[in-house]
Amino acid sequence: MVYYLHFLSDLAGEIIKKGEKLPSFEDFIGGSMALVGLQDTYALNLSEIIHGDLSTENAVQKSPYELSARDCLFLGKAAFNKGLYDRAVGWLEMALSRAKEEYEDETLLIPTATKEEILPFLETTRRVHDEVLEKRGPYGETWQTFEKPINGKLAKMRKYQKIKRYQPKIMVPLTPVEENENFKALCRGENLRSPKLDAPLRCRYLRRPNSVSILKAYKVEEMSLDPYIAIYHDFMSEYEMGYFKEHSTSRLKRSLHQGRDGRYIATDIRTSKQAWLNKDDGPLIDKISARIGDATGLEVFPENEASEIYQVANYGMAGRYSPHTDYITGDDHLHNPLELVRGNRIATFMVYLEDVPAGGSTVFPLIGVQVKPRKGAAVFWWNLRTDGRGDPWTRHAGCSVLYGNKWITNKWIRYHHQFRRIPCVKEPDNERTASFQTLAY
Ligand SMILES: O=C(O)CCC(=O)C(=O)O
Ligand SMILES: [Fe+2]
Repeated sequence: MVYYLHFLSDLAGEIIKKGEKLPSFEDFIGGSMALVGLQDTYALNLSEIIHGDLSTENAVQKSPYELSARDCLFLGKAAFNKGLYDRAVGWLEMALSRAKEEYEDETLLIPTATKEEILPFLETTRRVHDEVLEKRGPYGETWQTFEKPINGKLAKMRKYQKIKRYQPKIMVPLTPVEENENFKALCRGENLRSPKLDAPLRCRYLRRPNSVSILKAYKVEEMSLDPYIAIYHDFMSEYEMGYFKEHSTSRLKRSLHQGRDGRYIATDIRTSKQAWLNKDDGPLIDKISARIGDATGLEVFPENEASEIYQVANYGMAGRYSPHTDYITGDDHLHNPLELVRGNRIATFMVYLEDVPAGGSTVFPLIGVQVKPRKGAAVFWWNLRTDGRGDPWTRHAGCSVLYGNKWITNKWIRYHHQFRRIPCVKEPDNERTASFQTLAY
């Protein structure tokens, strides 16, 4: 006899089997919100998800879990509460068709939800959807709808013939909502850059006189010239990546960030765990730092002054990091003596310590750059302009992990210790000449 697996209750069952604590109601809500978010970001096909198929254009993934009518109903409510009215309609319609299947399935003793239970929610959601679209338009910071009302009569109205959902654009200032749409489009793997913009980008072998590269030359692939972003392929070996992960695993703690009142809090801006590694973790740490210095031409020693110690981050399923800059903004840090010695974060050197089976790209929504995580590869970019100001075009984000796990390590390189490496640069005459671009090579 076939029973439908109830995604959420099965998950609880697995946890009991493993002897772990039961998820709290908050975990349950958090998990549903995360699943709704994943479906939205990756525009996953609902009729595939319910059978555990999490495939995207980039990767094919199959989960052993199926979603029942009740699960879909629950997820429809979660989408509604998140203001994703279009997605809520989708989940509730799926709940309805799933309920019909379950009703007709003779091997199933009791359907998990009935048409009578689902229909009122679906009707309310359709009505609220149309009201929101009518009053507030198809998207905003806290909501989204389809382009047209669901009600056929309303949909024919003239004003809806012109309304369009946002079409991603790059290299122009964006509102937070538009930036978020670019973020999602890039996570899905959509190409937002023109061939003209990509034409000058090069791949090359970079040889250094005293090279400490594992391959004797660095394989550099440029992703953007301004701001300058490049990938160093095969930067770390399997053994080195394993070492970083093993030494951080037992120390991982939920990532926090500073809230408005200055206190550190955990929110869904950044859903990862992190740990810090320094030279007390063994000679390999300095060896990798020396390699980063060699590859970028930048000063990384003394550690924690010229560059920060390594931050290792681990994202589980649906783990993500919203758009942000790595350079420090505001002036709180100017009261900290160490920060005064170090200066701001001139550059980021971030290494992927693991392949991610699906999702988890690093994206730069304002300039349309997407980097897919490939184990051993490092992404380098300048966060500051030559005069030390932060470059807001470097805003970037970590896409939700759709399947599996994501491991990265960050090395943030600081401004002040670079005085011998970067010759004095004259006052920039315009924004373009203020970019560091090729200085490191
Ligand atoms: O996870 C990513 O791809 C980006 C991480 C990041 O931006 C950070 O840790 O500052
Ligand atoms: Fe970052």
